[in-house]
Amino acid sequence: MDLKSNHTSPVLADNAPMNNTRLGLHSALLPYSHNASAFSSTLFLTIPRRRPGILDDVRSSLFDAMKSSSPTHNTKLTTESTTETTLRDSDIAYHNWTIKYPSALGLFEQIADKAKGKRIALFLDYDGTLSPIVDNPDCAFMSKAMRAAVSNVAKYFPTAIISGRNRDKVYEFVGLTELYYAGSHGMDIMGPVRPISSDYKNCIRSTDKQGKEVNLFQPASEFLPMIDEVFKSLVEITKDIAGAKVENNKFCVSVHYRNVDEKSWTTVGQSVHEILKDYPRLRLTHGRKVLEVRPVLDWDKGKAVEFLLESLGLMNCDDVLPIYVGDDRTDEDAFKVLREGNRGYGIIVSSVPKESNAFYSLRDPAEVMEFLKMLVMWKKKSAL
Ligand SMILES: O=P(O)(O)OC[C@H]1O[C@H](O[C@H]2O[C@H](CO)[C@@H](O)[C@H](O)[C@H]2O)[C@H](O)[C@@H](O)[C@@H]1O
Repeated sequence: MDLKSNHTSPVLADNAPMNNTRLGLHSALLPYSHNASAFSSTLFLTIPRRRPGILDDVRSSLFDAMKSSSPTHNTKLTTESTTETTLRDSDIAYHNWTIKYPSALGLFEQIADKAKGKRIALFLDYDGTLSPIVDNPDCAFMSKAMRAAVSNVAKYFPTAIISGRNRDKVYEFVGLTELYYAGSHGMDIMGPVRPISSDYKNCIRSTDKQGKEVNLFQPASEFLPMIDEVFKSLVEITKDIAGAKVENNKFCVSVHYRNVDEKSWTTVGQSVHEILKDYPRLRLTHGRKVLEVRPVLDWDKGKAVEFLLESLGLMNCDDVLPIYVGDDRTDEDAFKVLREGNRGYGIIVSSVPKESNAFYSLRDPAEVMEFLKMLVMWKKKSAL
């Protein structure tokens, strides 16, 4: 991708997304990834632009992309014996997958060994990691037990939540003042006050809800009016699609299709496409039964991790071990940053096998909670 400039302005050149003709769609509608191999190959079909029946191909590719973004176990089979077989098959597949991505609980000792003499910095995704996936995004509440576990772990390790949600909304859900929060997939970061590299030009001093001084970094601030406009258009264009829900996440917009009949998923995708074709500076990523509209910006959760490490004074320190726990495609950018620099560990939360840049895995939020507790126990023990 063509950068207009470096770190100081992470805005990508306007024509960047237009060069891509995969799927024959406006490229803003394409799933975005730095690492194509990490995701389902159905997302990266290359279709010749002019041939008969192209629209059908485009529709089915769009549908495939939407479907593959949230794989589930197929347990809705008709007879008991086929259901059992499918469950057994999926268990075997999961077991084989954990050979590549071992359980962070099972291999906790290995993680603890690597963390010996180091300071752990903890980064957590919210939906699907700290709270289970539910049908209504407004009701993705965190359990009391999970809140206690997060609060406890934050007493021992600097801890940040990096979510695709509006930052205020995540804070509302989590309600812990002792954490750092990044919303809009890392495009809205509230971190500790510290001198920060002049590369981060837009970083300003602000105050949090408790009146405490903080550093506020919003690399996509210039997109705010555009995102508001697109949000309204998306609400309007999807209003007659039963179950569709549009969520304003401040610097990005989520279009949910979890509660839409599968027959209408393509209509959702096409409606988003219809709106986005007038906005070459916006692009689309696929999440768990959600299409996410975001600025064409060289910024993601991986960059947010780097920013937070720097804000915490933990960047480029040999004695720091960052750990990032997340379940979504957008978390892959953070896993990749940690893997590439051999800096730390990504832990993918998934109950189904999927390719990832993470090192370890956890099955679900319940296992995430267990892992957080183990970190605390290990820290207490090693302090004795
Ligand atoms: O980065 P995250 O914190 O994981 O946020 C990603 C998106 O999460 C939310 O949607 C997902 O969770 C919902 C509640 O469980 C579920 O209904 C939806 O189908 C999932 O995609 C959130 O609503 C989105 O705005 C976030 O972008």
